[in-house]
Amino acid sequence: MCLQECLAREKHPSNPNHHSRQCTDTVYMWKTRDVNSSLNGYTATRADTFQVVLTFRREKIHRGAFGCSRNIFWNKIISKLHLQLAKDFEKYGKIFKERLGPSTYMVYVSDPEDIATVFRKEGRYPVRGASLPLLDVYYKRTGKPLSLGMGDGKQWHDRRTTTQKKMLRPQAVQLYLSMQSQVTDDFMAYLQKMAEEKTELDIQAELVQYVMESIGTVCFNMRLNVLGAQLQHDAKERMFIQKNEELFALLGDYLFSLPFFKWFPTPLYARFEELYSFVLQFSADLVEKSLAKDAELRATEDSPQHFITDLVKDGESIETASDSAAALFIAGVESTSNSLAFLLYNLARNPDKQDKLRAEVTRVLPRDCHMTPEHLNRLPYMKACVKESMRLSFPVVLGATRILAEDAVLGGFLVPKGTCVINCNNASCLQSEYFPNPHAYSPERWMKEDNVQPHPYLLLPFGHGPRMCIGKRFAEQQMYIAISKLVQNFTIQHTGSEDIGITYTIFGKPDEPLGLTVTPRGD
Ligand code: HEM
Repeated sequence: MCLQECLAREKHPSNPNHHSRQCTDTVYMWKTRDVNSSLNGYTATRADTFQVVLTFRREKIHRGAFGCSRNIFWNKIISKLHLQLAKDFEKYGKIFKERLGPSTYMVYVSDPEDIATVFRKEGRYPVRGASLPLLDVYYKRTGKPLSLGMGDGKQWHDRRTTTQKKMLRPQAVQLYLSMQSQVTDDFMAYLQKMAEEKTELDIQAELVQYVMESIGTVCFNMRLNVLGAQLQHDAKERMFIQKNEELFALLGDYLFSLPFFKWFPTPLYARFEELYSFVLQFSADLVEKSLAKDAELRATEDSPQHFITDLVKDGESIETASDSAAALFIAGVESTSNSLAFLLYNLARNPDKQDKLRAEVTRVLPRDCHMTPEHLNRLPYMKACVKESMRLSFPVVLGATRILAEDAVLGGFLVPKGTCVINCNNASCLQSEYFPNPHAYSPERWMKEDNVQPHPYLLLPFGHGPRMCIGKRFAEQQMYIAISKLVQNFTIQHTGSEDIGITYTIFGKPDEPLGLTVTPRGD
């Protein structure tokens, strides 16, 4: 029985059909310890039920017109949703439910044991539940085949299977290490040159171009030549960066909004379609160039490594493989560049940690040497620095969401299958119960020598399980190389305002310019 039906009965206990079986169903929403006592006669009071936790603000909004007026304000709420969630957890405890529509609820959890349970109950083909409605409508309207990471069930699974072999297996990702290292070395040389010329740089903007170059090199096996380029206003590359950023902002804004655009093409939808068509076309042009270059290379080389043609060799059609490369490029740039920016910021604000990291890198990685898998294996503090930055500046607005494939006991409540549960790692990551002094940047928390290791389900910036982020290893590898080389060659300093917050679209980004400088090291 679905949650909506349970709730309908809960609302109408006088319903003549409301006999013991229905009671059993109804108590789904009751604390499990109350189940037996409430079975015979539905005795528990409402106060005993699954915490009723709508704040006045929420109550008012949720119970507004059609019971879902909160959706109208979603785009106002999302940017600081993490702060609201933190308050909610403080007020209601580690689990609460929230009305999404007239009879639809979402459940929010922050206890790592509950988060682990949700992943155990996600089923073979996990469904996120919080889809991206603008994208859904786009694909429905255009009739195009769904892109990588979209759709559900076997269709999603089949689409993802081949691609993830090239992306999630550590050995597969290591093949791209030398490409990413080369781009990183070029970035270092560029920063050095700019410093010598005393040119002031907007480090955040440079990071976006660097990540774009690096992910582009992996996806298309060719240089995009955006690294350090002075991009004119009307340069396509610059437009890609701007439009891609706006695209993700719109996707976030309309995650749970009232989807008027489903019924008629609103101006918002028109804007979305314009942005998405642009970034798709930009990526498709790169695919075309990449394939032409690959054909040339194949005439002279035995089997050059090439992301798209390698996927084709593994059984994907050329259209699907090309779409995968484009989708990864689009998803990868915005997400990784923001996480990297926060990592630099956190290290700049904590010079002692930066020095400690530098000492480790200096011990392991000779100055003019490309990063290898062996180097990466010997840099535990560097990995801890990355983790800790993602804890402090959680990179996505909602942790992984899942529709329960089975009933699950969460926080002592029996929550029925079919319920959308939001794993709020962004809240659990900042709770003092799990992380003493939670607002301090302390990579040592993640070091093995520290006796108490955090619960493994507390920090899941890339989600978890079969539906986890397909680009996780790429993104991590990207950040590992970048930060190692940066601290080895530069001192990163923070000159901006004291406490920079995070603002969310789909991804988190600094809510004001970070104010970072990098100064070459003489040693
Ligand atoms: C710091 C960088 C990144 C973060 C924090 C991040 C985070 C996430 C999260 C939380 C999910 C949902 C996972 C789940 O539901 O369990 C996801 C999905 C996804 N990510 Fe990432 N991501 C990052 C980088 C990348 C990169 C570099 C790529 C591509 C190269 C990428 C491609 C995707 C795709 C295609 C999906 C959908 C997967 C599916 O549903 O099958 N991401 N990402």
